Amino acid sequence: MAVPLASPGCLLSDDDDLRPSILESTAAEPQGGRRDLPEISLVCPGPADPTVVKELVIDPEKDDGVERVQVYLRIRPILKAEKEQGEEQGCVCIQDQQTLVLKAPKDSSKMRSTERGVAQSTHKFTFTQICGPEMTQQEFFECTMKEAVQEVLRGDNRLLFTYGVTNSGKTYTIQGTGQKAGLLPRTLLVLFRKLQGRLSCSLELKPVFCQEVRVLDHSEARAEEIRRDTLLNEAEGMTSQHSQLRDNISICCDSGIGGVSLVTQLEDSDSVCLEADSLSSSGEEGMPEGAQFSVWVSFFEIYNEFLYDLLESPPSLKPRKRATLRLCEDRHGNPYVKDLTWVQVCSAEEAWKVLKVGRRNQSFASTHMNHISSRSHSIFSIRIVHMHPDTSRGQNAQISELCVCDLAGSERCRDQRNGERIKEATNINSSLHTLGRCITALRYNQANKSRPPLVVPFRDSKLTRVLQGFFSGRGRSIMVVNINPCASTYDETLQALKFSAVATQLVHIPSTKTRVAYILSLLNECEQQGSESTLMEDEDGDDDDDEVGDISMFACKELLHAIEVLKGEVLRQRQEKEVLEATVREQVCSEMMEVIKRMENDFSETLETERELMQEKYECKMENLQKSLKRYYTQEIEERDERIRELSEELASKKEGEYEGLRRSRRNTSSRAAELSRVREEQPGEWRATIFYLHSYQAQPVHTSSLTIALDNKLDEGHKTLGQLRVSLQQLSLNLRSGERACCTKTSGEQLRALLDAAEATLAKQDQTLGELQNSWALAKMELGKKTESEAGPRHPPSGSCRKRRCATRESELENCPPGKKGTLRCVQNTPLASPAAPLLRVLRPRSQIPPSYHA
Ligand SMILES: Nc1ncnc2c1ncn2[C@@H]1O[C@H](COP(=O)(O)OP(=O)(O)OP(=O)(O)O)[C@@H](O)[C@H]1O
Repeated sequence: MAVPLASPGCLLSDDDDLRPSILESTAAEPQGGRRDLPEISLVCPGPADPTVVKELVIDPEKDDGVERVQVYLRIRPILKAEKEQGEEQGCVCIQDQQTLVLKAPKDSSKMRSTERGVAQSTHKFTFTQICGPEMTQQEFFECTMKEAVQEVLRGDNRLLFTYGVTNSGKTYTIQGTGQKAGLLPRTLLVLFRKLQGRLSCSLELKPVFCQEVRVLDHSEARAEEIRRDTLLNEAEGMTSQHSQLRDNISICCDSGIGGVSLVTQLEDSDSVCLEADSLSSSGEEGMPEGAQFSVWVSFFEIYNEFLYDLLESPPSLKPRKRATLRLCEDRHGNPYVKDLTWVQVCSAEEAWKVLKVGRRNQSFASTHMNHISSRSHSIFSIRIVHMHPDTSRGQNAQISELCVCDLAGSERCRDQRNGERIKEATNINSSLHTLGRCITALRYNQANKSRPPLVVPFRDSKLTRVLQGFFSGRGRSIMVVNINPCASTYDETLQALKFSAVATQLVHIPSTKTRVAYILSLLNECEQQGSESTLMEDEDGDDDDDEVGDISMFACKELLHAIEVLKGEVLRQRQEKEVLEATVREQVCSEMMEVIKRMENDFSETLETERELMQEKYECKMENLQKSLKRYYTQEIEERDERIRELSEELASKKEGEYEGLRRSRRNTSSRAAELSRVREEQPGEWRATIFYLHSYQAQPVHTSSLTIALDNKLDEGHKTLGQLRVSLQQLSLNLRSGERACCTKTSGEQLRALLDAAEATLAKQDQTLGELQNSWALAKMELGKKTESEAGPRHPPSGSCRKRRCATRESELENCPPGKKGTLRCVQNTPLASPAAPLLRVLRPRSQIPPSYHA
């Protein structure tokens, strides 16, 4: 399946532009959405203004004490053919030595997105240094590699890799062309010039691993010598054979490099003249006194995710299928290419010849972008063995390495028409994509030290696996970003620059150990033997599992011992873990206890506050209740007093009326006596009947005077009862107060309710007594009325009609009374005092029904 053009920022696509407020491009973090690169300033214009610059500014000076990866930008000139095709110019502007501004050309997809309002038309990037089209190869070498060569001679490891879109000038930068030698030939020349007089050409120590040499015996040294001669001879004969390839580069050196004549004319017509000033500097700073050096080179490529040795025997002498190489880890955990050809070279010329042989085997093809396009990532390594004066059989030998990597250019798969080219493009893009992911993950880990680190996907591609050591502390790296200023490749160029923006953020980190290295260090720690380990090379090489390190380099005995040591280590770590776990548990428990205690205190404080608040609230309520009760009962007492006063007045007036009646009856008596004597004389029968009635009436026991006295007594009694009532009310008020106090202290509404119930009962009883009193009073009043009435009438027996009328009235009265309550009870029922003692009940009803004043 075709993979689109690599977006080296790994998770970036044009979709990112759909979120204009988010920093696009390589600033993206690898796990969706985490975009926190504080060093990158962002100007985020509104979608309406596409001309505003989106900035990716990295301050290379501000490195916070750590050394950042150096990223150089090289802009190649527009070629003659491109000018003729009318390539639009002006989309790449160098603002200053470090800042580049990219403006989207008319036909780019960026500009189309900008017009839709979902992307920016202008981008700004900052680099360690920007090298414009006018910069010469010599100037570029001095700016990028000169210092690195010196550091490699001092014993450091360096990686230089070029990155960019296809046809952007990567190979031109590394190797050069025609008269313009690239970084590699210049490096070789400078290197050998600096090693002048210190170079050992003995084939005794061969660098087999990244940091270890192998001591060659005589026969091995002889085999190495033959291999080298074959290669060099092969290079000699290549000039005419492979003149159609563009690697017909010759090195033409002036005399006078450190007094040594190094003029090599490989091809008259197409020679490369290295400027003399690049070779004029001499220096041996940092190189140990008396040390000897031997230089070994290797050249391999990663083509379609397979590793191929470019220095293997000429294809004509070998079967057609090329052998692939395996990647392993050395005892220090650094990945290395197993069985790779390392050739000792004694001069820049020899090294160049080796390179030429390798280039002949390298995969090139013609694409629509570049008629000689690299279809693989090629890696040329120079290892320098430092042999100190006291070196014996490789004991103190040290290796430093300069690795020059010419990456294949990213390209659009859809532009390819050939199936093979599509496959190549897919693999190239995929490995560049992985490189982008690795750099982004490394950047994330460096920027977020407090967070759990991300797994850097070095193992996802061969390219990143090979370069892993340089990103894991084995050495420092220099990145050269090549861009082509043509408008037609604007979108791809932008992606490449976004990737480089993240790379610019990387810092060099100290070396980290891998599993094999860890096992080894354990072995060394335990045994403290310091003895040389026997290296066992697995010559079969059919095991494809290169993910686990090269276990075959350990002897079986060593491995068994390592297992024992590891078992012990596992046990020790488990014990340590248990102790740690117990401590952690204890700490957690004590912390939890503290937390619980704190919570308890907080709760009791809250409870106390709540209680006080409740107390205050209920005190307030009781006060209101007390006030409203007092008001209510005062009013009630006043009303009763008023009623009593009225009753007393009524009684007094009745008494007065009664005396008046008596007086009137006395007056009537004399007139009646006259009438009686007249009736006695005129109607003796009527007289006798009247006498009889009178006698029977006098025989009745009721006397007005005694009735009045009884009424007075009842009234006194009523007054007394009222007095008692008042006392009871006072008592009730006292009870209420004490109830209130009890309520405040014990917060018991039930007690208050009980007290109020008792008070209510007392009041009801007293109301009942009062009712009875009123009844008696009404009864007495009625009796008195009847008496008065009877006294006001004649004391003789009533006439038949009169008797009849009185009886009728009396009967009608009795008929209107309810059964069993005839006569006296009628008044009692009508009296308002006979109703239940409602006021108290009203007051003591549930709170919602209490008088409004209670709520106040
Ligand atoms: N700085 C420069 N000055 C002049 N010409 C250059 C420069 N850089 C590149 N060129 C020319 O541009 C063309 C493409 O360069 P080159 O082959 O190095 O690209 P590339 O990036 O290696 O491409 P690919 O990835 O496809 O291999 C060549 O013809 C080269 O001579």
